[in-house]
Amino acid sequence: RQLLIFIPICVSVSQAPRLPKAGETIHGHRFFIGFGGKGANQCIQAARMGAKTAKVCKVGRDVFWNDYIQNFKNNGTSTAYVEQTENAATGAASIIVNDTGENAIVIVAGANMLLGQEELQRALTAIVNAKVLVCQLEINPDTSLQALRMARENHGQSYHNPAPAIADLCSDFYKASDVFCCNESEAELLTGLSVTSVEDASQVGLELLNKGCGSVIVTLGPQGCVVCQSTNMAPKHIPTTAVTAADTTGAGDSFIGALAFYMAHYPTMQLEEMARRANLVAAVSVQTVGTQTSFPFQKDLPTELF
Ligand SMILES: Nc1ncnc2c1ncn2[C@@H]1O[C@H](COP(=O)(O)OP(=O)(O)OP(=O)(O)O)[C@@H](O)[C@H]1O
Repeated sequence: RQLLIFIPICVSVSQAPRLPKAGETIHGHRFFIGFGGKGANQCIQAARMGAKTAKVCKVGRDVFWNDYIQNFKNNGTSTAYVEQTENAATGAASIIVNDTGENAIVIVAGANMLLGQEELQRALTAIVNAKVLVCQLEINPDTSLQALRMARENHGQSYHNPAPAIADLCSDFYKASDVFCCNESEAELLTGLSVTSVEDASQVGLELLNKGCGSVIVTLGPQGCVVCQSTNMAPKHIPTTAVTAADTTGAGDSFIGALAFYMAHYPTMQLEEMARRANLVAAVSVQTVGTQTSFPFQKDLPTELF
């Protein structure tokens, strides 16, 4: 029941009264380092729910990698397919957040961009034996596409999260994954249609089915998500429970990690039911501040979700 997911990014956050201007030095009031990348977050949410997970990725030989790998181990994720390189730094996101919550972010993909065909071949056994493979776009898209194809050829379930969104996504991505899961802004960029309502999400879901997807999930924040399947062209809105959100950062990753867990553990469950449960897991995550720190463990969730 393995999930293989890519992308390590070390996240450094500086909180300051305001964002500095070019050339300016200012004092901030808090600094911390976290671990992210969409794939890493999704992997950790799935692991916390009880999935056996492994990560295929590349990190630099620098001050970050040891803590980064330890974080995976602490969350019960296999690091057997994490490779190191001397030729680039571990992927990093430097974030400055001001007192009104605005931010400025620089992401340096670094070693992530050196993950390619050779590394996939070295992880071949794991990729082809995985029940579920989850890919995103924070590495070279060709590498993600290749991994999706490897899973497809070996009858594994795969799903793709086209994030961060790119407008000219290779059309092969739509056909290469069993489930294509995106948020409103990603759906907009991919289809050119604006998404502000459940009806809009249903429309873009159908549009993505037309592009070749087998199943599409469009997440809609507090409105839950819309599920569209080529086997039943009627889009289905799956609402979620109303909660008081403290921080929605990473809600999409919590949703996708939970969905991957359900795909691996309950292969006969209807996709709509998996999405309903993933909504409820993500709703727990938004009630606590932070990204990975807000992701619930199985013990924190109602037993009906298992
Ligand atoms: N305010 C909220 N209340 C309840 N559930 C929420 C809320 N915000 C998000 N969710 C849950 O999280 C899922 C993903 O949220 P969203 O569509 O905002 O993803 P996202 O934009 O990719 O998130 P992010 O980029 O912040 O990680 C939703 O489908 C829903 O289940």
